[in-house]
Amino acid sequence: MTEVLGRTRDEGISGHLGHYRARDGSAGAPVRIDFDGPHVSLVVGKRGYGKSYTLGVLVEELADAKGVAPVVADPMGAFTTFGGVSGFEVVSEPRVSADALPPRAWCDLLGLDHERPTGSLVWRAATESNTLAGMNDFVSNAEANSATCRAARNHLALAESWDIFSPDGLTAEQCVEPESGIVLDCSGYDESAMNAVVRAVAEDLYRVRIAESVRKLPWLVVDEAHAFFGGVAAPALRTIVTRGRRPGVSLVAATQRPAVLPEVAVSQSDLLVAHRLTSRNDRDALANARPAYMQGSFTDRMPETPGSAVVVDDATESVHAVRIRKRRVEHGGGSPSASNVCSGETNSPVTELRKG
Ligand SMILES: Nc1ncnc2c1ncn2[C@@H]1O[C@H](COP(=O)(O)OP(=O)(O)OP(=O)(O)O)[C@@H](O)[C@H]1O
Repeated sequence: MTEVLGRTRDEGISGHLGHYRARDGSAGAPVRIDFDGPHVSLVVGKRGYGKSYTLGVLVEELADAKGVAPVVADPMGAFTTFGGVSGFEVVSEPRVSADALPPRAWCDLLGLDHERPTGSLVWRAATESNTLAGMNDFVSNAEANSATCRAARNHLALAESWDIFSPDGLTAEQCVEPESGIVLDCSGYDESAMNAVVRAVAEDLYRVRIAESVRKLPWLVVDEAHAFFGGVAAPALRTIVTRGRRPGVSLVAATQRPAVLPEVAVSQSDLLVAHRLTSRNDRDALANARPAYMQGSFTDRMPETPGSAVVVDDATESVHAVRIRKRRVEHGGGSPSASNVCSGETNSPVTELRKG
């Protein structure tokens, strides 16, 4: 019998995650996960054990599900392979509108204290203007000490150098428009710039669902989530984690370092897919946030091979050993190996499968 993890009602839309894994490693019944209601899911595991691969499986399934819109924040370019899939859009170097960031976020983004003159000037510029050019004009014409104006202009020049702000930047409506989903390829950006993009998109997805101006339920999928929960994107991600359920905004976050995520991100996730984790800090972070399920069970059932996972489901208050299914879309996140480079081969799993 197929079980649907995360489900709180009898029927609805779901995606195929894999199969139950018996203690001898053999495959059991199929496992699906619920996409009908909003969820906060966490995918964790040490490097190389399948986090990005599993995220890709979830994105493939979300793409096939009706009524939902996967929006993938891709910091490593691991999801650009979805560009070849019909109904998918890959936006390389996505841009956002300057006024998609609240004034406070501008100070945080530029490392400014909003109570100091330069931060306060940038804050006012962001309040009064809705473009970066407008903010620059505001600062240039401000009645402030010239050193303060100069410092503010220098900080805004840094933001300009990222080339991510544009008056016709991506909106949440555009993010949910493609038939199957959208990938925001931020691999060319530094950490501040990708944080600004994710902050703007996450805030806007939440806003449009509160305003009920889009019908599809967005699923924001964030790889390397520790980089975003530790940056300017954090307040918007926290909002989805703590308040996304009512407007129907879901989050899937993947990280190899659950110990550095805010506790709320771990404790509020209702579906945890844990690949192999060997750092005690990371295992403790999960166990402390979910003592009821994790004590003993995770270490006892520690996955050993890439693609194996322990799935903790809040809806059924249960823990399962699962083998994640194979990808249909080529996985773009595998590491190259020197031996394959020498033989001219790739080690993409899809290529390997085709050959096999
Ligand atoms: N479910 C699976 N089925 C088959 N192979 C898998 C599966 N999951 C992972 N793999 C293999 O393991 C490799 C590493 O997976 P992946 O790139 O997702 O690791 P990761 O944990 O995201 O690592 P990183 O932190 O470096 O991004 C993949 O390239 C693939 O070959």
